[in-house]
Amino acid sequence: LHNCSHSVAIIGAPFSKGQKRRGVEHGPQAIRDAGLLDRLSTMDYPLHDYGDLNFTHLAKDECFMHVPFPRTVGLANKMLASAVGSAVEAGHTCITLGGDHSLAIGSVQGHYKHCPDLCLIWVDAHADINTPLTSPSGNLHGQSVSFLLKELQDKMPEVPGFSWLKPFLSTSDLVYIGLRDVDPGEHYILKNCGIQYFTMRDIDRMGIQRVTEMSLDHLLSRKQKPIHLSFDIDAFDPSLAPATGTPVNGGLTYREGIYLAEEINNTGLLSAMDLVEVNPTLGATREAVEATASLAVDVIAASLGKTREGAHISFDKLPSPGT
Ligand SMILES: N[C@@H](CSCCS(N)(=O)=O)C(=O)O
Ligand SMILES: [Mn+2]
Ligand SMILES: [Mn+2]
Repeated sequence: LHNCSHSVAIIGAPFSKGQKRRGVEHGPQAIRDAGLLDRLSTMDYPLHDYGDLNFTHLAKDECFMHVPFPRTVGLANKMLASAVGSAVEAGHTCITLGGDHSLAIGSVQGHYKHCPDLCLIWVDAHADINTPLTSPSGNLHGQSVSFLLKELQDKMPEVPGFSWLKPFLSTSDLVYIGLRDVDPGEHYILKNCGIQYFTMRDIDRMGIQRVTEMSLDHLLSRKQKPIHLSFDIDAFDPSLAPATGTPVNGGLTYREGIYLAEEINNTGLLSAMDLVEVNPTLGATREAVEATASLAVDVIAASLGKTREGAHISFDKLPSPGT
């Protein structure tokens, strides 16, 4: 059953323990302050704002190897999975506002529970596919995808806090767009698992239209599947999205990012989306923070059907003149 309904749920996931910098937990509020709800309400959707989840920070949560806060991250994702699952089950297209990218573990799993044939589009400067054994930082926001993939399970240790999660995604149902900062361990996994990915070099060579077309063809040509779009704001060039934790030069232009979102909307298959890594404390100026948060609103709106050409309702629905 495709959950590509036209009602939208918003879930705030003020979460930061997948990495070490403070402030990304204020991402959801920054995106709301940039006018998300007003923008979406002009799009004639029934909107269900679930508010922000209240995550528990576990006092006793020793590192696992060099991985900080494993139990806190695991519990937060278990909670988020439940919230996303409820929203999807209620028939909404579910938008999760981050928060760091470790929250995609819960968001994708919650979506999968009700859409077991989902496919995943990961738009990011980074692959976020380190395992605890390959991660240079230990940060779980750089390991999210490795917790989801069935083919990686013999490479994954049992991480405390994640016993609730059984890996469910096939590598063939995953595509990356925007990669430009991939660790050696991640590169080995991408190649060894035959994962389809398009780097910024691919976009330079083929252009965003061809990359988008090849990505959607790779995922959907055999079977139309609900799409989970996990969009890291750092996929954009840092000149457009400076308020984020791991900026990398040479990112998506505004037009490339919006075009990609428009094409994903045009499939009619978008079923859930994450917009993550907006960190309002990292912008050098208020304008930098607002530009980053406003860009997040634009990407979400474009993913949900806002077009650059505009739209109109059929004239017979307009109030007759003089009423
Ligand atoms: N690859 C690095 C950086 S991961 C950056 C995570 S994110 N969510 O893309 O900002 C690591 O694993 O620590
Ligand atoms: Mn990421
Ligand atoms: Mn990233």
